[in-house]
Amino acid sequence: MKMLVIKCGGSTVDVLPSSFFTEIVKLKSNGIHPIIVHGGGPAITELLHTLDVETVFVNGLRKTTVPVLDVVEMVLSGNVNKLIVRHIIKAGGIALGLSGVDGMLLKAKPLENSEELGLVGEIFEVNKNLLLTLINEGIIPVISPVAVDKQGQHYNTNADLAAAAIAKHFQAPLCMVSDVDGVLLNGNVIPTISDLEVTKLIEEQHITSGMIPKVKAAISCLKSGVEKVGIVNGSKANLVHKFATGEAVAGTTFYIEEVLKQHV
Ligand SMILES: Nc1ncnc2c1ncn2[C@@H]1O[C@H](COP(=O)(O)OP(=O)(O)O)[C@@H](O)[C@H]1O
Ligand SMILES: CC(=O)N[C@@H](CCC(=O)OP(=O)(O)O)C(=O)O
Repeated sequence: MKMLVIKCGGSTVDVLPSSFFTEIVKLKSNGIHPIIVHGGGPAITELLHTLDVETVFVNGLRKTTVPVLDVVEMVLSGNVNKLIVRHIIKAGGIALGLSGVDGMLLKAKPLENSEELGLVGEIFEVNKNLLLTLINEGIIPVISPVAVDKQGQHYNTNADLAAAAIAKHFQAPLCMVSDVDGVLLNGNVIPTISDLEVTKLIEEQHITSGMIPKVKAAISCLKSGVEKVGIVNGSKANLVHKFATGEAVAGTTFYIEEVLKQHV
């Protein structure tokens, strides 16, 4: 079964054109089954600001206290999730919104060595059967990245890393849709970038903030055997469709240089 994990960044969900959702519905009817994972960072930060709660990010991940987690869940699993579901319905598809908590879709444990981040989780298991059941019913799953453990504790997870966990579990390509054309260096898109270049650009602080979890997610997918990972701009037409069908795409795609080196 052909699948495509599409990560919709919070930077772009509010401004995605209706053609974006039509593209997704078209993919499904052409036998490429989309699984949508979405973020919502800016909307969370906005509500926290309204509530007078401080926002702290460490390497692109939000410090998540108990009250912050409540807001994260409210915004992601409520507003943003249902917004995307409604857009897909409007485009003629059947979407079902769920968070990683529902059906224990995303099982998590606390992120290692990150006490300072609080209730941020790392996903170690994906309920594949639940997703397959939905997909086989003609449904497009729309997933909010709040995860859970067996004790019912919930965790905030970065949406890029949640999308990567799902892509790894299905060995499906991952297309990350953002508000930029890809990984930029001095304002220009880097069309293809390796794991080694990514490390260097993070060290040199050319890759910062929200781009850090994105590139880390991309590299970890490739290292786990996922064949294709890319970043495209959501406001530009047809890029997700082109990515899915293997056509040349304006954006950034990733590769592993370490492996190539081993074979030289
Ligand atoms: N080298 C880089 N190339 C592109 N964007 C970068 C880079 N370094 C940092 N960024 C920032 O990362 C942002 C994308 O991450 P983020 O805002 O978390 O997006 P999303 O909501 O799509 O996940 C860009 O808008 C940009 O401000
Ligand atoms: C742990 C962590 O940082 N979680 C993210 C979840 C949302 C997200 O990832 O949204 P974007 O895709 O818009 O960045 C957060 O709280 O902002």
